[in-house]
Amino acid sequence: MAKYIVQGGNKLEGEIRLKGAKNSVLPIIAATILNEGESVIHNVPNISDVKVMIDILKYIGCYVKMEGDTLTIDTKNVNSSEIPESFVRKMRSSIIFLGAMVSRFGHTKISYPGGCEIGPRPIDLHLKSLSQMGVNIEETHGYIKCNKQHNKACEINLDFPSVGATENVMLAAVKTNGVTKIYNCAKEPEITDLANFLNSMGADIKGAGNSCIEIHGVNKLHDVEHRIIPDRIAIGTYLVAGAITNGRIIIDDIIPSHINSIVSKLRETGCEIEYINNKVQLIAPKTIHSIDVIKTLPHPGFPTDMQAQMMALMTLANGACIINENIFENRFKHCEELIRMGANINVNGKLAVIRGVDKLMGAKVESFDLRGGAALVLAGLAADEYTEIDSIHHIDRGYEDMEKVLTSLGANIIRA
Ligand SMILES: CC(=O)N[C@H]1[C@@H](OP(=O)(O)OP(=O)(O)OC[C@H]2O[C@@H](n3ccc(=O)[nH]c3=O)[C@H](O)[C@@H]2O)O[C@H](CO)[C@@H](O)[C@@H]1O
Ligand SMILES: C=C(OP(=O)(O)O)C(=O)O
Repeated sequence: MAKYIVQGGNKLEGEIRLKGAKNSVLPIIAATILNEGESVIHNVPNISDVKVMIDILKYIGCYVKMEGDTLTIDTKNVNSSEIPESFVRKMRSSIIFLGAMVSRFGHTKISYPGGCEIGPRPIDLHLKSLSQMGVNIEETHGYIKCNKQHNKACEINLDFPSVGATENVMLAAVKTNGVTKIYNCAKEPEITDLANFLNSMGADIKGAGNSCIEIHGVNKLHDVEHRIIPDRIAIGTYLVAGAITNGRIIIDDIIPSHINSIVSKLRETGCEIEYINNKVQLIAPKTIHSIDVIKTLPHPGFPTDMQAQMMALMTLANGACIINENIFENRFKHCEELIRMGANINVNGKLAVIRGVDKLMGAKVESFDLRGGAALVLAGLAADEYTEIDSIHHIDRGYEDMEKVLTSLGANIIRA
């Protein structure tokens, strides 16, 4: 299995530009099956999760072409509404096809997704909402079978503002007669991007980005062209790379309101951060100040997808930090690996206490999940000598050519 070898100690300096957001492009790719026509999507990251989505589209009969960062998908000839286990195992978020398939065909059969590296990830809210929308759901032999019984709108109150459940309801409701309302929906920027994509396709969705979304049913959709929003989590990850190496970096193509919660925490560490047009510049302090508390919350709170990377930074801060992980039950697997590198971390349930140390030591560590893996690379950039990070296929799920981006900033990192 592929690994990264990082020689720590280089200050990262320079300017980078990253591709679009993984968490936008994945539901948008699923949404392309709604219009029975062509979708052209720009700013698509070349990551393994996108490749799995493309494989699923091809499996169900779509024409797909990727040229540079532009993905063209024609869904006219889709001939299957079934997604087998092999795909869902590779990528849990393929569950987003539930809403898309129900919208296109009124029925689907998708393998049940298990938990994943960050803990159990139930889909009860997805299924409860679809069932309130008139979809009959049968769970048999590890598969979920959905059959739409009627085409009438309804009001959904989510018990938790789940990103995936909000997306599935939006997709399923696009062609439903009347106005479907989702209360307590997710407000993440990727929800707004999906709504914008669907609206450009002819849907009528209002309120995305707020806690109530209204989907006014339409009869007809058409071809669409769309650019994916910048990846706020990849941007945050590379900002931390600048901070942890006492560096100075500029990232082009950012949307300030999407990264405010990350930037405000990085400012607490003493980093000077400025927005210049659509770029962000970070100048790291000599000593990283510790942050008292980092609480992960739904947007606009601090994102769980940046928790591990901030923890890596806190291992070298000048004091103690409490991280409170409120979104996922088991998103602390990176702690043990950071401890192997000399970090001082105590985990108790949803809380991790990180006491800053003077230095980290290069070690052999394993990436167990996407962001945990990124955190280990960040720690390796600042550690003494060599860090070997195993199982980097997790990192490849969400970061395009991480080693090339870091090398362009002066890091010493190779893929082996
Ligand atoms: C592809 C994608 O966009 N992934 C993101 C999405 O995942 P995802 O859409 O899976 O995350 P959710 O917002 O649904 O999950 C948030 C919390 O709700 C719980 N829950 C969710 C659904 C459900 O039916 N029942 C239930 O209990 C989950 O277990 C978790 O504890 O949002 C997460 C939270 O911002 C991010 O970390 C992921 O990167
Ligand atoms: C948890 C993540 O993604 P996914 O929902 O695709 O597993 C992530 O992007 O950090």
